[in-house]
Amino acid sequence: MSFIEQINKQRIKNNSMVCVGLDPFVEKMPIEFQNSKTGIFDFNKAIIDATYDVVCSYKPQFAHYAAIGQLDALKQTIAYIKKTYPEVPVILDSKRGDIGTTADMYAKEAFEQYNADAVTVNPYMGDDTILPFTAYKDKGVVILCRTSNPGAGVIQNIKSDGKTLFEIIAERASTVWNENNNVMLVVGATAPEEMARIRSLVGNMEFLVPGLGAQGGDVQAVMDAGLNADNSGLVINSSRGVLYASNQLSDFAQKARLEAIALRDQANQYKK
Ligand SMILES: O=C(O)c1cc(=O)[nH]c(=O)n1[C@@H]1O[C@H](COP(=O)(O)O)[C@@H](O)[C@H]1O
Repeated sequence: MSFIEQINKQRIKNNSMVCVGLDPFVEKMPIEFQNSKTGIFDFNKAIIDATYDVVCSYKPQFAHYAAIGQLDALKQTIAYIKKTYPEVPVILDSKRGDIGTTADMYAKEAFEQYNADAVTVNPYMGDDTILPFTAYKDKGVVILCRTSNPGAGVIQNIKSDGKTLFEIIAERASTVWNENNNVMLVVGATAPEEMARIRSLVGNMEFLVPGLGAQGGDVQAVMDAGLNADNSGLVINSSRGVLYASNQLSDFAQKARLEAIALRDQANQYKK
């Protein structure tokens, strides 16, 4: 089954567009995990066990593990999902992109070392840097199109010949880069106008939508702007908002589950 089929299947099965971002902020975890050598993996495992049936995917963020020397915990986390809940796809968020020969290595890293089902990719360097990822036909390639950060528009909304850069990326992603039907776009929740424009350009393509909660995005605005003709096409990410709802060992996993359910239900009520 391809990544896009897998995500669609899981979204339907759990009636959930929610993707939980597995981004360790050690200081926000219950103190018991902070003091343990296996704390990051144990924390992730508890979150996954508490949420796997109310989400459509997980998205671990690479830098959050690399920066604290915890890449083994990242590998272990993905392996745990693959073994225990193999139907739930994993998007490795490492935002890779480089010349073809190096991109080959980044694709291998994501898909063969970490065993991810999809990886986030930065398209700045052009076609030849994306092909090494899309060549893995059953894997997903999640391309930055209009990101959620405050500075995104300064670059991505630049116009050339009447088209913004994010429009050019959207069109190229939906045509040239999507020949294996394995491309998805990152469209931030903080940019609903751009999201509506991108939706009008790319048909039913899947969007990964980060930027809710702490970043200020609004679920209703995302649903209004981003749903496709099948009343679907969205994978809505929340990381901090789900993971750190409580820092108490007694209830952090249950509180995370409740946050994931709340986001699931909030999004679903705005389906058309
Ligand atoms: O590619 C991403 O996942 C991403 C793209 C983007 O435009 N904005 C964005 O926030 N992200 C990631 O999505 C997650 C958002 O985390 P929260 O703001 O805690 O929900 C982080 O892992 C970011 O690195």
